[in-house]
Amino acid sequence: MAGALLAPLPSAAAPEAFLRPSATTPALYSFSSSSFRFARSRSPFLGLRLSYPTNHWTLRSAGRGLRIEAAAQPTVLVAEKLGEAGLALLRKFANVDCSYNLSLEELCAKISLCDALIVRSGTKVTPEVFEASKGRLKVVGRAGVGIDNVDLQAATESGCLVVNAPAANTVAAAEHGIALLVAMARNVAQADASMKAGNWQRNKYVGVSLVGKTLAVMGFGKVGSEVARRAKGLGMNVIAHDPYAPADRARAIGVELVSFDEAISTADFISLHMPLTPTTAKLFNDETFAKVKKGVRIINVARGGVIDEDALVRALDNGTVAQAALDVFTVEPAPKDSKLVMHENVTVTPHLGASTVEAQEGVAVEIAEAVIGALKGELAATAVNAPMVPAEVLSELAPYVTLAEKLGRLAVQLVAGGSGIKGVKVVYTSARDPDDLDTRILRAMITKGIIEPISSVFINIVNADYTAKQRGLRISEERIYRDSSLEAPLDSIQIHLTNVESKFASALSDSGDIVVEGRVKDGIPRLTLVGSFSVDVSLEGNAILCRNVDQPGNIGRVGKILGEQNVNISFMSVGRTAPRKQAIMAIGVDEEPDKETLKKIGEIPAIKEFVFLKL
Ligand SMILES: NC(=O)C1=CN([C@@H]2O[C@H](COP(=O)(O)OP(=O)(O)OC[C@H]3O[C@@H](n4cnc5c(N)ncnc54)[C@H](O)[C@@H]3O)[C@@H](O)[C@H]2O)C=CC1
Ligand SMILES: O=C(O)C(=O)COP(=O)(O)O
Repeated sequence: MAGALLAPLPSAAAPEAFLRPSATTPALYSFSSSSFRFARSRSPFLGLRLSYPTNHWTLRSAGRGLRIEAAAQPTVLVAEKLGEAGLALLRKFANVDCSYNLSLEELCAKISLCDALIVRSGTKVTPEVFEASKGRLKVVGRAGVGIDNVDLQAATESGCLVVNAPAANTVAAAEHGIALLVAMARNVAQADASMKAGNWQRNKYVGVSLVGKTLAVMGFGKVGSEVARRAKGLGMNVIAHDPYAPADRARAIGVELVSFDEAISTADFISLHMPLTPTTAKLFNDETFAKVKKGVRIINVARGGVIDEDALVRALDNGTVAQAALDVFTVEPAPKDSKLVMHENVTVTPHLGASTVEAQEGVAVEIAEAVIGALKGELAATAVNAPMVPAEVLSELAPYVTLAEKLGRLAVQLVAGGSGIKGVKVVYTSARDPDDLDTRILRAMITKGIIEPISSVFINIVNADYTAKQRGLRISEERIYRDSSLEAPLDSIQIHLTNVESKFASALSDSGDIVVEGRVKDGIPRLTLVGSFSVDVSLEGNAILCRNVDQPGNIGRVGKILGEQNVNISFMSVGRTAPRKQAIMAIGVDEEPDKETLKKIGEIPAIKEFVFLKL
């Protein structure tokens, strides 16, 4: 995270006033400034283009000048209470701003100075927040499971990764569900309040037994299955409804998966454990309550919005639902005059499901690691709005990721001005089984390569597919099996831009598509085909592609023109159809030749067309 650049000594009146010799190295000075911005290099996956205000500069003497080394650190805003272990990890890597209970306005005011935001369920991360971040916010970390408080669409549109901590609070939530189940059945909270009010009401608080009763677990995921396991230990008969849960996982803990209607009509207790989504919103409504077994008891540690709260009050009032135990509410904090909260047959807790010491330390570490990884440009395993790709697959694909982006960038530079790109066909040649080759990242990087040079949109793995769709860019993928080494994931990547005109006609295939192909050789991405011409060019720096008549002297003429302008040639490759016929010459150059130099190259009689490309 440290960068360096050569700069003159700042022209402040008295540099000594803010330059202090380091205690250890006399030639080392440091000073602070909040105005200096340091641009970090870009990561291939998240395409981070972060600009950090740095707090710490170090000036080192470097020859006759001074070298400013900026220890650039990202800034992480922690907007809700987070366990110390997670904060400690974050502080090692970033400037950490813990500011709790921010209003939306305060959050929006801060966010443009932050690279990451960490929240729990109490902060609404709305489209306004992403807009206010002006593209700087790269990661939102949800220190918990439910991400219904984060606007995923807005995050994706702005290329902001959302990660959560899906595992560390499972047991805490399940234990809280069981705590509510038991407390409700035996009126623990009501009896406690009554006694504290000076009463001794043994007859009023007669409860119901759990043993032999049927519990319907709605949502058989991580929390739901842990609740089921524990309820079985209490001697309950457990059934579950979850349209997406595998039956064998349920069978393994002795739970039968049933339909929604069967679950709600046979259960004595219903425990909710599904996420809040457009499909589950108000899933428990008047119609649902009309189908339940009279006197059912309901526990909700999932999300308040899954229940139509007014309908639940009605069902409690008419005895359809005997009792409810709720940890979560449609609006949180729940309004003080909420009929549901005040109902005598309702037991409530203020969203405490994940609030154990252990769970909070666990989610804090889980989210800190995910956010740090994401800020480093790694793809997080807990990404909510981007492909989750295992680390070993990522490392294997790394050179192909670079190849994919560079090929996209190159292909788009071959398009004639004014000719819009609509269709892109990507052909992967590989010896691997299609199931063994995840191309989502490659597709995203090709999209990045194609769109970024021709727009102001900043594209990364998060928003690539969305942006392509928005721009009407259709990307189709094809795999060709090639009997080659299984060691490399891919043999080649070919990009076809269909139905476009090219400013370099030789890049067009027989079918009229711009075609470029690349391969990775010794870990280095190389361009291996342009149109129907084979070349072999390292995809680095800049290149001039020329189509010329294959005859002696061309290389020398081009070399001379470039040499006269002090443009250094890094490589040269020639591909031809047949001796003395058409040839493609690819010349790598370290510097960008000026227009006059390029014009002179174009005037060489044997050169029929040429194009300058930034690789
Ligand atoms: N009260 C609290 O403090 C806590 C609440 N939670 C909430 O609990 C819920 C579950 O969390 P996890 O088990 O970790 O998530 P999970 O993703 O492991 O499980 C959710 C399950 O719900 C199922 N599901 C989705 N739509 C459904 C539908 N229409 N009907 C039935 N099942 C459906 C899914 O297939 C999945 O198996 C989440 O909403 C989460 O936010 C989680 C932790 C703490
Ligand atoms: O993880 C979840 O989904 C929770 O509901 C926990 O919420 P919290 O982090 O305690 O605000």
